[in-house]
Amino acid sequence: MDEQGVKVKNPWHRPVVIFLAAVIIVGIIIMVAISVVQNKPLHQKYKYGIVLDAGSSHTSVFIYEWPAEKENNTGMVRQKHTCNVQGKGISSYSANPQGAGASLQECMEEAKQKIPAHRHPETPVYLGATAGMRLLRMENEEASDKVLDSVAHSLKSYPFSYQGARIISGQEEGAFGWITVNYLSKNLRKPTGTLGALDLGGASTQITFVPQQNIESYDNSIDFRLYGNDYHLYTHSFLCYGKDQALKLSMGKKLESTLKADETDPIELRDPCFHPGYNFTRTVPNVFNTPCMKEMKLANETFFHVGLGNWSQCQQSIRKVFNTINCPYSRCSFNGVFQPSVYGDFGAFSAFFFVMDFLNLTSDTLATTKQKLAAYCSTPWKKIVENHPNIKEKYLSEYCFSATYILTLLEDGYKFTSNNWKDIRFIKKIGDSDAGWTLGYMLNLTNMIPAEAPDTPLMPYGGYVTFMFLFSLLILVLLLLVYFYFRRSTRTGQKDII
Ligand SMILES: Nc1ncnc2c1ncn2[C@@H]1O[C@H](COP(=O)(O)OP(=O)(O)O)[C@@H](O)[C@H]1O
Ligand SMILES: [Ca+2]
Repeated sequence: MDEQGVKVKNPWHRPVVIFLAAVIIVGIIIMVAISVVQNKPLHQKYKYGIVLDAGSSHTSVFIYEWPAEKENNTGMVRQKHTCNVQGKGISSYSANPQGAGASLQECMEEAKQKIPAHRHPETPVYLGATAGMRLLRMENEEASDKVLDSVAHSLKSYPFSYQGARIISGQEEGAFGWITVNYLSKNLRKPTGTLGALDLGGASTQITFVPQQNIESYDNSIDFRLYGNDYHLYTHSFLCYGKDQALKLSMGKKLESTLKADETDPIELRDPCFHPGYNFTRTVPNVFNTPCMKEMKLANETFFHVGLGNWSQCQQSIRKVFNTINCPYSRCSFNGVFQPSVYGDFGAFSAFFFVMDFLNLTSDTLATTKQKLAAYCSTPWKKIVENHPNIKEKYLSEYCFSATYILTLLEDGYKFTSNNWKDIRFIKKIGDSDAGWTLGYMLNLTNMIPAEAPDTPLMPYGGYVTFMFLFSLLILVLLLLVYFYFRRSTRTGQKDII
């Protein structure tokens, strides 16, 4: 056959094919480029941070983790692990400061196991102490310094990057709790409203929210710029109004009036906030051993604490610990503290949650909550113990008082009403992470919440998926077109040969 005479048509020489091929190549390049920008880095590296919450009643160790490349995006940090330190809070070690540092050992060893060893040297560790240590510092500054030295010494002995152990202020505690709940519920980069934060501890309680009214007192105002938005927050921390200190305040007042009325021995404190049939012997100094009250000199060292189980009388007695007479501002919560009207939704956590969750009171109206609580408080102590054999007796005996205190604080103190009661959400966690001040504290100290909004991905994830799908479909259609075109040209070529 004379090959010279045969003219085989090469389909690659046709302009249509060249055009289609070019479109396909450009398409593939665009797709690869977009997916690289969108998904970088392809292999996530995690970073870690440790915060110790040295509360008045106990210490918890929180380990956080986040993808290294996305640390400035909201909601990327999650709680990887928590460990509860055995025993009481660090402020209880005032007579034996060494014990405070030693108490952290088990949980810190656990942290070493949970965090990959090659990350240890760059993992920051912070300890923040709250109201228990604020009270100890008021009482005995030398003792509180020794306790802090002891925990600092202990934390420095681990392979992490020690960043400090200090007593945080009430404002910090309130503000970082607010940052935590809003970071976790991803409110910070949306134009929608923020979530107020209500934190009830053993020794202090905090309220923090974005008010609608002007803040009249400088001490209660905090300004933030986060992700390009300005926030003007109201915050207040009431020292001595955590539920354990409030119980002491309330019992102290009752003891005083009992003694005024009757100086007989033995003293019997008839307490409407404890269940009928409850009868424990307590010591007087155990009630007054706090800088929250003036010490009371008593000949009788012990008294009988006798339960009456009467909710409304209990509320009457709790109201006496709130001073609502003096207010130097246009409006106050109590004790002469300025507070604008509560506004928006609130997350109520820590003991607000523990108590209301135990009593199944997290989703009722205010009226039903009161009814149920009245029935609970009047239940005989014997029955309560029978129904809850596995709950610590100290907690169990105090739920009636604690819940009545919570209702009184929220209604008479902060001025929540039956209308906005539903705006309070009793929460423990948001997603995987506990609501509390620790996450906000770490985000702030590691500069993980920038003042200005960081770069956003090229397009939202949904848009990205749709785009990639349609583009792939287009390329498939083009490929098919090229294929059929080739087949036709080859056939015509073959005909030409024949
Ligand atoms: N399961 C529970 N039931 C009732 N109360 C609880 C429970 N767990 C913790 N608490 C209480 O929650 C409070 C936590 O306060 P804490 O953070 O230690 O103090 P503060 O924040 O004032 O320094 C304490 O009063 C503690 O007794
Ligand atoms: Ca706390």
